[in-house]
Amino acid sequence: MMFILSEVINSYGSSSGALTNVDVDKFALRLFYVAIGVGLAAFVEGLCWTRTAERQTSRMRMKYLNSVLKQEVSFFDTQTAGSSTTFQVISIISSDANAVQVALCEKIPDCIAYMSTFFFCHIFAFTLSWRLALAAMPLSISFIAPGLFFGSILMGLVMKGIGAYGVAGGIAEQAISSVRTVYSYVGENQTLKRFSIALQTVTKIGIKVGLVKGILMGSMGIIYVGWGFQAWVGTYLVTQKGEDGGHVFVAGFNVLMGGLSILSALPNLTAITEALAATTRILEMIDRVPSIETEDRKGKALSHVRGEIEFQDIYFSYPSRPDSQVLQGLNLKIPAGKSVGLVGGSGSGKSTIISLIERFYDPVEGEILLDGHAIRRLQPKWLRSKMGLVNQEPVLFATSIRENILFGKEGASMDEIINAAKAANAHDFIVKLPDGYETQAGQFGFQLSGGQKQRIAIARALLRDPKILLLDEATSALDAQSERVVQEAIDQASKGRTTIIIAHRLSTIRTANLIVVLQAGKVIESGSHNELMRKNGEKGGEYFKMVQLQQMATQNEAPEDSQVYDKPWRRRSVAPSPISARSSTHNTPIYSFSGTGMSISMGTPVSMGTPRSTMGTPYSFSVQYDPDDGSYDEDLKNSTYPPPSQWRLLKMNAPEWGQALLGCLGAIGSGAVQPINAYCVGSLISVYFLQDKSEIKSQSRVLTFVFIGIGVFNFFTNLIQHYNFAIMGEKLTTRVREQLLEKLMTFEIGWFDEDENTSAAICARLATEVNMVRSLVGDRMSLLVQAVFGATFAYTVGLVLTWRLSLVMIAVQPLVIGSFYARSILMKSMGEKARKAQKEGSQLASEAVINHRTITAFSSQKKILGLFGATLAGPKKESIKQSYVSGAGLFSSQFFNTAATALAYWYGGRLLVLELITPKHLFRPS
Ligand SMILES: Nc1ncnc2c1ncn2[C@@H]1O[C@H](COP(=O)(O)OP(=O)(O)OP(=O)(O)O)[C@@H](O)[C@H]1O
Repeated sequence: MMFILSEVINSYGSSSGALTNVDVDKFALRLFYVAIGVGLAAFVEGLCWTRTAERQTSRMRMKYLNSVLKQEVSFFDTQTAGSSTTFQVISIISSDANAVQVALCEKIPDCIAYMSTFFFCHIFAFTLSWRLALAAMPLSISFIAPGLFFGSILMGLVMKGIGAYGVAGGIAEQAISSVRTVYSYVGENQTLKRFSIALQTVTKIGIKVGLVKGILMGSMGIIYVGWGFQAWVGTYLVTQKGEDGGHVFVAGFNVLMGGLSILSALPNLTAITEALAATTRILEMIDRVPSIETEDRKGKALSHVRGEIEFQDIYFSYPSRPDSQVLQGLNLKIPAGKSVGLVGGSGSGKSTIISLIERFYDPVEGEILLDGHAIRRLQPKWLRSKMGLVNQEPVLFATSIRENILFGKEGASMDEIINAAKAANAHDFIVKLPDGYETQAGQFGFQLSGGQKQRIAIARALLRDPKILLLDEATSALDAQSERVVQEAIDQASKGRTTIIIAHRLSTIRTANLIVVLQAGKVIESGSHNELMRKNGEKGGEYFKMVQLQQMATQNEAPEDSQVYDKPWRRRSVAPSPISARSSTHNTPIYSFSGTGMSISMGTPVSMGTPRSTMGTPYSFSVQYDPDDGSYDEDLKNSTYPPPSQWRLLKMNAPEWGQALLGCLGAIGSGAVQPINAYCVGSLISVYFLQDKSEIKSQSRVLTFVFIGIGVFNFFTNLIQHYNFAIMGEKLTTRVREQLLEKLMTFEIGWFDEDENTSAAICARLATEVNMVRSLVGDRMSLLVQAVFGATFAYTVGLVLTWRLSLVMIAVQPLVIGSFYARSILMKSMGEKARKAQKEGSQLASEAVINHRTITAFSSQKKILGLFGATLAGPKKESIKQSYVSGAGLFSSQFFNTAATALAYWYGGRLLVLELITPKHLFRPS
């Protein structure tokens, strides 16, 4: 295209009546062919990259989740400051995987395209005028230096900002997820204060980001200085060396375009680097070998299990808290086929015993034996298949009741499922449900009662006909009525199996063959109920005291007490588990991370005009402002609350009116830079074709100084614009976040129990939606002022200089802009659909991670992966459509852009032939 353009400029510029309509048609047609070629290449690019990106990331997501679910339980206990493992896993599976997908379908192809532009531009430049190319190259490449330097500072700051918000977000997340504790200790103010302090750092960094962005954008003005330098060298070459004005000009233009394309590749490089970091995180997990591997086949699998369990001198501390010893020399023998009740104060180590039997953890010292075999030497999957675990808070997945029971035993028949349900006292109520066994548990508004869920969980445990039944406070969360039914189910289920029961209410283990009393990780008493009650010559021991205490409590405080213990969360809220507490399925958090969402709108909002798209305005370099385009959450769209008016949003930013004013002035300046530059560049071409050499010299000298002036002006306008809008945006974001959390902290507990108000959903809102508010105010204002003023200025100049050509070019603008816009709208709506479908996957993954113990206990990793794979099918289908849209969109944007250039030179040529305009008129406004 550049070759053709140089010819065009030569013939148009030097045309002194020699130009004919035939020449004009010939050039225009050539440019039109180039437009078709560019469009077709862009189509293939869009199609192929989008397809491959989707396939790769789907596979990554699957492998990642597979690996996460394979990890040992202790992996999930470790929490880094401010964010839980669940949070990390979900953010990796959604935003990291998205970053990789975006890099593959957009950034890498763009980067390759820019590189090739750089390469070819320089080849052409050297071919057309090697002297100019050589002279202009250092300066054209030198403007990459500030881009690189400030770009890396900017990236560093953005990452720091994300980290800083992570701390603030962590504070909010902790407060919201344990809102009961916060309320009960009246800790709202303290939380808000901590949140506010953490946000201050975010604000400071955000303002710095604006400042550096301004310097970065401003320093790009070196390109204008580059034009000045070229004007000087070019004049010398044209006047002293007799070079063609067109060749000299296009060579210089190419060198600058080459430099610009490298610069444009930079934001892509940072996105690619980020994607690489994301890939590293994903691969790190994929390659992580768990310390206890579920699928490990090295161990033994016993042919027959009796169910005798023995703890020999067990010392244990959780890997996440190695200093606090939970079990201290525990010795315990649980006879085969008997029921054993574990009792003891809170934190005495009861649940830990169950975790060790399940081999969620290995003891630090000592050995646990099953029928005389150390469980370390048994295959974990086989070992767990012999056990059935029922927890206090039953975990049901968002699938049918049948599928939920099937977690117990992969591939069990319907008869087996029904038998298990009958044995768990669950069959009768299941068949009465709207869809019987196919009823969805926990989704679509249908919810089961605690007792029903508990019985399904028991049915799941019984489906595998376990030799060992582990019941960890299986009835303590229930009311008296449900408890009775569940207790019956348990009594029935425990027959003929080794059953370990942890019960808060001592009455429920009264009939156990053996009762073991624990204190500080040691057995202090054991025996049957009667034996323990008669201990110390009828005076009784610890157990006796506990029974008496509980009896007294029941008599004295029956109503309140039962109320308290009927609500599992109340009891939990007093002594919150170190592990993320809320694990009920219907409250599964719906995460809505988006790549841009997490980046606190500091992503790479500034992008250079692509060389590919700059063809239409060949003599300017376009600076597009691309504010964070985080999409609205579906929930937000469905909200019945009316969208806030722009005025109300503006009012929220009112204290920063001074900054807004300054920012707008900067934006007006930035908007004016391009048209002025385009005018000067156009003038430069016509200067090259002047006949009088001294006239060329004097005019180009003036232009040189004007170009330098534009560079300096550009620096200050950008600085003023970005810095001030950053202050405005950051202050608003902080204000909204603080107010939002403050308001949230006044809501009743019930509100937090609603499905859409999970801590994760609220935190996502705090992080992403608040950013949208900022985009709606500051970013939008900055962009609008710059674009509207720039366009008005450019059109006015164009119309004044050559109204005919300008009118034609303005008329085709909607087509060029529309093709870009339509593509982005289409891609966005398809991306929205894919995101929605992906959300389902993220929801499932978050359920899986929260409930990883159940999955590990039932070795249901494969089942979860199957369900997860099914959720990826939707996005896959969408992505195939998306790839065509992307291809077609790229085609039209590239085609129309280049075709518009062809049209400009065709019509301009015709006007030249008719002598309605001079070359000067043609080049200046185009
Ligand atoms: N995953 C974990 N990581 C670190 N520490 C833990 C973990 N789980 C439990 N602990 C700690 O280990 C100790 C024993 O906990 P465990 O859950 O076994 O007690 P418990 O007797 O079952 O208590 P409760 O009746 O309150 O459930 C407690 O101090 C607890 O805080």
